[in-house]
Amino acid sequence: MRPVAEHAAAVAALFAPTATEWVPLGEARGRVLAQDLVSPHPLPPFANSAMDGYAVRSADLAAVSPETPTELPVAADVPAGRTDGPALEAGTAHRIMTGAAMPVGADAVVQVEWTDGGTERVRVERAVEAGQNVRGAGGDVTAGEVVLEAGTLLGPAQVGLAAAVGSGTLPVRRRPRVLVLSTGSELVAPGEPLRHGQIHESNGPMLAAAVDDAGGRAELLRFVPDDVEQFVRTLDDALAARADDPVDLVMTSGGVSAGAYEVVKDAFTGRGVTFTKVAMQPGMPQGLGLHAGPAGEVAVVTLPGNPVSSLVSFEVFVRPALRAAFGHPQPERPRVRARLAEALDKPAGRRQFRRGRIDAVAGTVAPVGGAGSHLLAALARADCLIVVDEQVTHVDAGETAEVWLLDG
Ligand SMILES: Nc1nc2c(c(=O)[nH]1)N[C@H]1C(S)=C(S)[C@@H](COP(=O)(O)OP(=O)(O)OC[C@H]3O[C@@H](n4cnc5c(N)ncnc54)[C@H](O)[C@@H]3O)O[C@H]1N2
Ligand code: MOO
Ligand SMILES: [Mg+2]
Repeated sequence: MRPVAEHAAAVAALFAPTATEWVPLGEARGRVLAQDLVSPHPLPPFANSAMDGYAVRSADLAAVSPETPTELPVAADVPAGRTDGPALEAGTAHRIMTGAAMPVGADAVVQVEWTDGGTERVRVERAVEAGQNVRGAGGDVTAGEVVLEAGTLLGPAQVGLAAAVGSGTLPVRRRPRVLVLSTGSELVAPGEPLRHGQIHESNGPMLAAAVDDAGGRAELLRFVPDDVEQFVRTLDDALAARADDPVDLVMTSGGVSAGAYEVVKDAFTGRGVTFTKVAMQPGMPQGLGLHAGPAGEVAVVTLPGNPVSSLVSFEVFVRPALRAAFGHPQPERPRVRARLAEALDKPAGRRQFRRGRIDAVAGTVAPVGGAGSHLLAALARADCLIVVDEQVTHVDAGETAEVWLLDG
């Protein structure tokens, strides 16, 4: 059987780094910046008041105290946004609001609480030092400074900073586009009634959600029965329809094992896709390669049909490769070690990915459900994968294991 790492490297090699596209700021969250972002101007762009109060010359108030207050004429009113504020004459004050530009000639702001709040004249009860309550131009960012480096993952703060330096659009790495196609004659769309022998199609919606969650762009095709001709036609029609915005990956589920109706295997064998057994559980039967579709060659990964097998295979092989393709700074799930809350047994020869729940405070992890690759409810309750190596057959409670955090 093929080692997990070897298959992971082969899946990663299917992806080319994605190109750059420009997106409006509102679509930038979760994307990776493609070029350094340089601020064309300083931040703050101009010296401004940090308080609602009165702009003054600190020297005019040197002798002021609560016992010896002074009164200054209020010569101007400077709300935030005023662009034509006059200069401050010695011995006067300007009423000023937070964020308003400091008048030329003023070097400090007396907050309104230290005054009587007057509009014609203002009584000031305390002295201020030069620079007090003034936010200097460029105190945050200087003109020409790189504020965000290429490769930065854009979260709320980064989007805010980009807006603050005046960027309405940003160059980001394109999200890999993934077509998801499930197979199985037993499948019925969720929402439709089941007959005995049928199940609802769950891999497609699950894998499409996993692609989007990883930062890719999923398109879920209508699942097909175990019919080679219908499978190939559905796939090629979908690829032809997307010829001008090519697909980065076709990801199928089901039809790759040892049975009599292995539609994916039958359709792709001898046509660029190779099928292997990987030394892992779940997720043993895997396939990958290049399909000569109507719009050119397209990368293909075929995941096993058992629901837990398909999502675990996605986690182990596709997710890190997909994220690396668009330059995500953290392609892999965070990995920690935790003490097992109960003992685990497994067969030798395959690396096991058991579903678990972690208690980060206690540093322990508890298996959720058994090893069966149909146990979707247990997967949905899990927040981590417990990784037990190929050669290990038993882990005692209290021993540590590698854990992949699925929420990270
Ligand atoms: N004789 C052998 N049988 C099996 C072997 C083997 O080595 N020899 N391997 C087992 C392992 S391990 C796995 S994993 C599965 C993989 O099978 P396939 O990829 O061919 O998947 P299917 O047979 O089509 O389906 C398996 C299972 O999953 C359900 N399924 C499939 N698609 C969906 C879907 N879209 N939504 C929900 N559930 C789905 C399907 O009904 C089956 O129960 O093969 C083992 N067998
Ligand atoms: O390897 Mo299969 O993926 O166990 O269920
Ligand atoms: Mg099937």
